[in-house]
Formats: sequence, structure tokens, C-alpha cells
Amino acid sequence: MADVSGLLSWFQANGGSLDASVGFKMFLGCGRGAVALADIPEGHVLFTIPRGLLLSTETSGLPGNVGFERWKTAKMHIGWAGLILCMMWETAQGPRSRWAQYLGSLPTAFDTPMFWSDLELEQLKGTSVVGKLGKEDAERDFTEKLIPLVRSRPDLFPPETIPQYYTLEIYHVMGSRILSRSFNVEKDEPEEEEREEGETPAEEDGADASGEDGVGNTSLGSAMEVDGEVPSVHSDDSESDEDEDEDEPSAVAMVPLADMLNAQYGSENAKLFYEKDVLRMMSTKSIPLGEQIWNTYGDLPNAELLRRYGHVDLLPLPGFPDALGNPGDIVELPADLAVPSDADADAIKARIDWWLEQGGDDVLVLESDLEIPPALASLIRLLRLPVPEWEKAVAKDKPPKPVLDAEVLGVVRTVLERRRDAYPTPLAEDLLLLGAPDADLLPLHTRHALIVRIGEKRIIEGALQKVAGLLAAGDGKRKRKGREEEGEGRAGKTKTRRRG
Ligand SMILES: C[S@@+](CC[C@H](N)C(=O)[O-])C[C@H]1O[C@@H](n2cnc3c(N)ncnc32)[C@H](O)[C@@H]1O
Repeated sequence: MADVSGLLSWFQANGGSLDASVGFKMFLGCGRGAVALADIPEGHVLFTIPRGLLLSTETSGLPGNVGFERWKTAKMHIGWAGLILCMMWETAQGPRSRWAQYLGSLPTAFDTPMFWSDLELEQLKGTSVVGKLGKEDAERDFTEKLIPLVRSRPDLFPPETIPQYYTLEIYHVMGSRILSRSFNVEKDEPEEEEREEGETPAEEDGADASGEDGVGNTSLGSAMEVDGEVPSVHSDDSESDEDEDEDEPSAVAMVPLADMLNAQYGSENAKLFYEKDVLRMMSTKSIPLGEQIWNTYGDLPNAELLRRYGHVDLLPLPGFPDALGNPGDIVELPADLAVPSDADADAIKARIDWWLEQGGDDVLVLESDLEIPPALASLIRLLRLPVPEWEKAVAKDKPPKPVLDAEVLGVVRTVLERRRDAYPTPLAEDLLLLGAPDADLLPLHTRHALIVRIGEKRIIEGALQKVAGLLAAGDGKRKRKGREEEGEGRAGKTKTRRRG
């Protein structure tokens, strides 16, 4: 049994309320999670969390103690460094912290690649996890922002407590807790329009889920859904970047109990809704007795699940009989894979810059439906336009139409082959490894890396087959057309002869 009794007593003693239909237990491979202790109807309030129990830079006393001006000059209001420092400081307060019981219940070890050895990370080579870990950025924040502030205030951060509470290792642990458990919680009441649109299940039922003043509510996504990249804050941050962050109306917060729900692709049956003074976890479907209560993390691809949460989804895959994987998997195709190998670097740079100015992406996404991204076709054509055509496109402010003709398909094939070659092993070898009778004995990180690689490679191979099919069909069509034209030609000649 997940021992959450201390956490639940703390939660309820501090104004939280938990419905009798909700329990917590260990789920194999998922850690702790919530379970239905009775049949739960849709639109039922599972638990209610007073805003005061949220742990954020808004609720912790630290920013006020530091002084809001100093907090800002230390750039603690940008990115996650501020919340990380609050979590460190609250932990250092021991039982004096309002969140002592909660912080003590959070994980201290993670299976996310942030904590993998270099040898383990090698197994993710080629996947989109690599390059997104943000470890260096996080370490720069720690060294350049957090430590100078901590050292400057021995009254708040006694030097002898630094090795215990303010280390780089703990910085990464707190960052990972935020990455895998936080929510983006709007500070104030939702906008008028949002309120009208944001009808909640309770409102549908006619129940008053809106708190004492009848303020409506809107669904929340986890910070991860909204974009939980470990923020990179460099000393050369521009004014406008800072302004954007300062104006940001939402705040990342740790939400006790709401962060105890697991998630699985397409399984969401509960969601967090906010009101002025409280947050409510509500069922979004009926949940039978004994079923797990699932939140959503946004039905992310396995690469993102692994990077942010340290697990992967393995479910039956529509369109791939007998295969298991994550239907939300994708493959990222960096735009530079579409650059002709003999291209003039300056000319290509000008075209790519223009493409980005036009709102084009520098990474194109191939989904599991294997549809060739129209933007890829457009980009491929742009990079190959003869100069007069390129000048026309610029004058008209219009990138080329995404036509998938034989030339473009040929380049799509090259792009996919280049992307496939980024992985050190072929799909067939990975499938053999995962399908082997002793695959269950593989170390967890090896298994996870394998599943992420297979998911991405399966999409690449599928897309390659699709392109081959389209090229063959085009070839067939062209040959048929050619034969018809030849036939017509002969017939024409015959005709001419007859006429003659
Ligand atoms: C928001 S917490 C959920 C509660 C967590 N299981 C716990 O014990 O506190 C997110 C973490 O739960 C785990 N998790 C969530 N969904 C999972 C799933 N479908 N399979 C495996 N682990 C999962 C992952 O470790 C993830 O980082």
C-alpha cells in the first residue's frame, strides 16, 4: 500500500477535502496512483485543494523575505529557478514549513534521462530526447542565479545549511519534481470569455462547483502540457524576454494530491479545474469501482514522456497489428535534413531565414498517421526553386505550395533516410531485442530507450514505405500516361497518314 496517510491527514487538516470514493495505492510500474473506491459518476468532485496549499513563488514566504526587488534583480521571477529555491528553502525550514509533510512525500529519485549515465544516454542517440535535457542550462541557472543569491543572504540561507539543502544535485531533484508534477495555475479569475466557454462537468450537472461567489472555472493542464522545458536563462536575456515572463499571468505550482494521479495515452478520466479560491479534481468520465483514476499529461509521445516523467506508454497500436507502442509517438525532422547536399550555404541560409520569418518551423513533425507534413513538401520546394522563382516567392510573400510530385517525394525519401541514419541500430535489431524471451530482464533505462527508438523508427520506416508506394504509383501513372501518349502519337501519325 502506498503510505499516504500522513500526507492525507496534513491535506485535510489544512482545508483540503477528499471524497470517500477516492483511495491511493501502488500500481505496478506506475508508483502511487489514485483508485476508485466506488463507482464514480462523471462530473464528480474527487478532491478539493485550497489555493493556500499550492506551493509556488506566490505562496512561499521566501520571495517576500528576500525582498521582491532583490528577487527580480536576481532574475528569480524568470523560469523555474525561483520555485526551485522556494522548494529548497521550505525543505530547509523542516517542520516549520507549511509544506513539510508534502515535501517529505515527494520522490527523490527519477528515471528521467537527466539522471542517466553517459553510457545509458548513448542508447537514446538519434531520438528527440537528446538535446532537450537542458542539463547545462539548469546548471548555469544554479551557478549564476541561485548560488549568488543564496550566498548574499546568510540570514535566510545559513552557510552551514548550504551543503545539505542548496546543492546542484538537489537543484536537479527539485527541477525534476517540477517537470513531472507541477501544474500551470492561473493566478486570478479566468477571462470572461474563457468562463463562458470553460463549462465544467459540474456546471453541466447543474451543481454549483464555482465556489462561494459563483466564479466559473477552466480546465488546467500540467506545466508539462503547456511547455515545461527547463528554462534557459542566460545572462544576455533581452529586455523583451524578461517582459514576456513578467507579464505571464499563469504560475507554475506544485499541487498536493493532484500530482498523485498517473496518466496513460487516451485514458484520462479526471482533470483539475480551478476556481478563485480552490482547485477541484473532477471525474471527466464515469469511473468503475477499482479502476485507476487517470489525469492527462497531454498524450505525449514516448520521447517526451521519458524526458519529463521517466516512463513510456506501451499500448496496442492502431494500424500496426500485434505491435505495442504509443499512438502519440512522432518523429521530429530538422529542416536542415531537407537541404540539397550541393547547395550554396549562403543562398540556403537566406531561404531558411525567410522560411522562418514566414512562420515556418525549423523542425517538422511526422505523426503516426504517416502523413507527409505539407510544410516539408513546401520547404523542399523552396530550397530548390530556381533563383527567378525564389525571387517571385519573396515578392509575393508566399512559400511554394506543398505539392508532392516525384521530385519532392524523392527528397522526402532522402530526408527520411538521413533521419533514420541518425540511430546507430536498425529497427529490426531493436525489435529483436525487445521481443526476445528475456527482454523483461533488460535494465529499465535500456528498455525505455529501446521503446522510444522503436516508436520513432517505426514511423520513419512506415513513411518510407508510403513514399515508395507513392513513387511507384506515380511511376506507374507516368508509364501508363507515356504509353497512352505514345499510342495517341501513333494513332495521330496513322491518322495523318490516312488523311494523306
Ligand atoms: C504526477 S506523478 C504521479 C504520481 C506518482 N506515480 C507517484 O508515485 O507519486 C508522475 C509520475 O508518475 C509515474 N507515472 C505516471 N503515469 C505513469 C504510467 N502510465 N506508467 C508508469 N509510470 C507512470 C512517473 O514516474 C511520473 O514521473
